[in-house]
Amino acid sequence: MIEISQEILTRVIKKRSSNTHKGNFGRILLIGGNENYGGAIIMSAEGALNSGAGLVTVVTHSLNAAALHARLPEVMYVDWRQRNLAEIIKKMDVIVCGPGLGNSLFAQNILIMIKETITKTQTLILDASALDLLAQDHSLVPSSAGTVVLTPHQMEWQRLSQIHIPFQADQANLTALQTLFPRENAILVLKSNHTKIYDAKGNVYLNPLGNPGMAVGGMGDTLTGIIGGFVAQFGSNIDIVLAAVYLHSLAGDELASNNYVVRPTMISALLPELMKKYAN
Ligand SMILES: NC(=O)C1=CN([C@@H]2O[C@H](COP(=O)(O)OP(=O)(O)OC[C@H]3O[C@@H](n4cnc5c(N)ncnc54)[C@H](O)[C@@H]3O)[C@@H](O)[C@H]2O)[C@@H](O)CC1
Ligand SMILES: Nc1ncnc2c1ncn2[C@@H]1O[C@H](COP(=O)(O)OP(=O)(O)O)[C@@H](O)[C@H]1O
Ligand SMILES: [Mg+2]
Repeated sequence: MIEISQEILTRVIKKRSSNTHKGNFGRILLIGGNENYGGAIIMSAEGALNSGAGLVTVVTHSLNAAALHARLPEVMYVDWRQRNLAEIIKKMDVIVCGPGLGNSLFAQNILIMIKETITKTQTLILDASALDLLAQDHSLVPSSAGTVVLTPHQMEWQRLSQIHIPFQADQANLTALQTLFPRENAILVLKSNHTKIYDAKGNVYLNPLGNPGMAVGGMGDTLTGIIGGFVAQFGSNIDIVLAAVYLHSLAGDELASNNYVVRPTMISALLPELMKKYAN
């Protein structure tokens, strides 16, 4: 097992050259936010935007449009009942699906559509409800994506892998990941107070940072957005995911040094400053 360190940030976060534009930092689509969980997809979009994604679009229930635009005017909105979702997906570099999605039949159909549409040039990040839908029906596992990043907390991983929380040891987790994704294109971010990251080649990484002030709803939704923002602009490999996980916890630790509770939106607010500090 490899413990990740600050070095991953300087390796991944690049100083921006003058001759660039938004098109160089990736197009990301975030799908989620039902009638009750609009905040989840808004926090995820905030993580993607503040970590530097070039163009951020949210596909969500129409009830969330006003709140999304009021909080994040930089982000584009698409009603999730729009018919041409598949056409929109095709134009994206990164697709995030799950925060606040819910597990309705409608949500299930969105996953089916993603599975039928996504191609190997795209990265798919699955979180929260999307993972629970996969757990209910393994045939929804998208086999044609370039890279698939799964970001379950321990309970979501229990549902998906059938490994109960006390038995989520590295070898068992790797075997379950390889069984779910035999094509070696998957990365598992297993979130807990000591988050571990697994790739389908058998590598295991430990995130040494994070603190209990971060135990607040929306913290994982924010992480998913940050991973998406990093993949959109820096590329799709294990180092990029490791850097995003590390940065999320580093921000949490900095904030916890003088705050009892760390709100997920406080993490997103700190990202531009932290990224400036570590850019190389
Ligand atoms: N503001 C919002 O709109 C929010 C919406 N959320 C959405 O709510 C839906 C359900 O997700 P939840 O995760 O709340 O519900 P889950 O039922 O999937 O999991 C939460 C429960 O799992 C257990 N658990 C065990 N180990 C854990 C660990 N290491 N980390 C976290 N939980 C652990 C805890 O008992 C916890 O109550 C998802 O779609 C999610 O995106 C949540 O993200 C919370 C914030
Ligand atoms: N005690 C803790 N120590 C370190 N990190 C924590 C702690 N509690 C929660 N976190 C982090 O907060 C995030 C919680 O994710 P998740 O449970 O999916 O939240 P949500 O779905 O509410 O957004 C994970 O990144 C996890 O590592
Ligand atoms: Mg979550």
